[in-house]
Amino acid sequence: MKVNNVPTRSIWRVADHAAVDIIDQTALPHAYRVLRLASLEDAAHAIRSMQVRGAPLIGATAAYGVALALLRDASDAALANAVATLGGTRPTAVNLHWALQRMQAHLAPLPAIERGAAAWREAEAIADEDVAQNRAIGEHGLALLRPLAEKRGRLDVMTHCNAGWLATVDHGTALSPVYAAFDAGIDVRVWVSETRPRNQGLLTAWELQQHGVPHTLIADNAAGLLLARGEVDAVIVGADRIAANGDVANKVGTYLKALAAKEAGVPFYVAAPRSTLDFGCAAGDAIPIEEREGDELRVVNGTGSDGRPAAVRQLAKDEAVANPAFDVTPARFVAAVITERGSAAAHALATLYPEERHG
Ligand SMILES: CSC[C@@H](O)[C@@H](O)C(=O)COP(=O)(O)O
Repeated sequence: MKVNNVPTRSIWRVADHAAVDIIDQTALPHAYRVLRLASLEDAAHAIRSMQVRGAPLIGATAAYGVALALLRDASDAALANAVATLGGTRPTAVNLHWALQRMQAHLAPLPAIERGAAAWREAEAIADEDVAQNRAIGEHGLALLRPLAEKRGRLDVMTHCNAGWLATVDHGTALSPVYAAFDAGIDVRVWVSETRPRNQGLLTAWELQQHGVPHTLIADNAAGLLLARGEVDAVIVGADRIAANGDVANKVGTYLKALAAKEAGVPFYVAAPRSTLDFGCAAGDAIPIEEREGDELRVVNGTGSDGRPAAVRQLAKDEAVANPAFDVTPARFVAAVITERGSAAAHALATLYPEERHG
């Protein structure tokens, strides 16, 4: 997608350098900053600190992290260390483990001398496939959205968190059908949920604004009212992991939107590529839920009146805080999962992937 009209991905290899560049998502939307990752440690830090975030982008960054590690040392031990280090950065998005397993399976059988170049190629392939898959998700999602738009002459979509191009290598998952609808000339508007405490909704607002898509930011707590009033035609969210039974782990607050959508009779769609599907995980209660630092809730970040980054403490350090970063929406609340292969009921996702062996 574009930043200030320049085509841009969220991560890219730097020409003639053993490095990748990323957009620092901790600085957005206040500042657009590009950071260089030149080592395994840089990549692990970027994922852990959420300079990169969003399940597919976490996976792609981990793949590049393996490539950066092998440039220094391509031994079996270095490969195992890279996979273990990156695998321990964040627990919920299964794309991380999917990408690491793919890198390891591809690289381990090769002689060490060939691993460096092969790792770059495989990381690039993972990134390029993510772009193509997300574009396909956009087309399949558009097929679901178009009839809703035709019924009302416009389309009001609600989303949660950021599942746009910033959360992937490009195009996004949940926002890919929105971009496809906008580009097809549909009068689409987006309710953007703030997504406390990390406010990923601000990233969604930023990228929608860059593409010219009309949108309105809401406090998370306003979603139920808007759904009940009939001001939403469809809810579309991304996912961090979808279990074999179709239960969906996504940013905390997703479950409440699914409940409210069900009550209001509004379709609740989940958009996700193959790398987010965990056929080895039987049901949502087995998905690890990340518990993050309490200060994410106690301290609010933004800019001061001088436009410079500013942090405001709203609760003392010793006040008890619980900060689960994800929740699980049961499959029965999901109208359909939109993948690169088309849409299916959440509980029937395996039918789209017959080549996989399912337990
Ligand atoms: C296409 S991204 C889908 C999900 O990864 C997204 O909705 C989400 O929950 C991101 O969480 P984050 O904690 O910002 O990495």
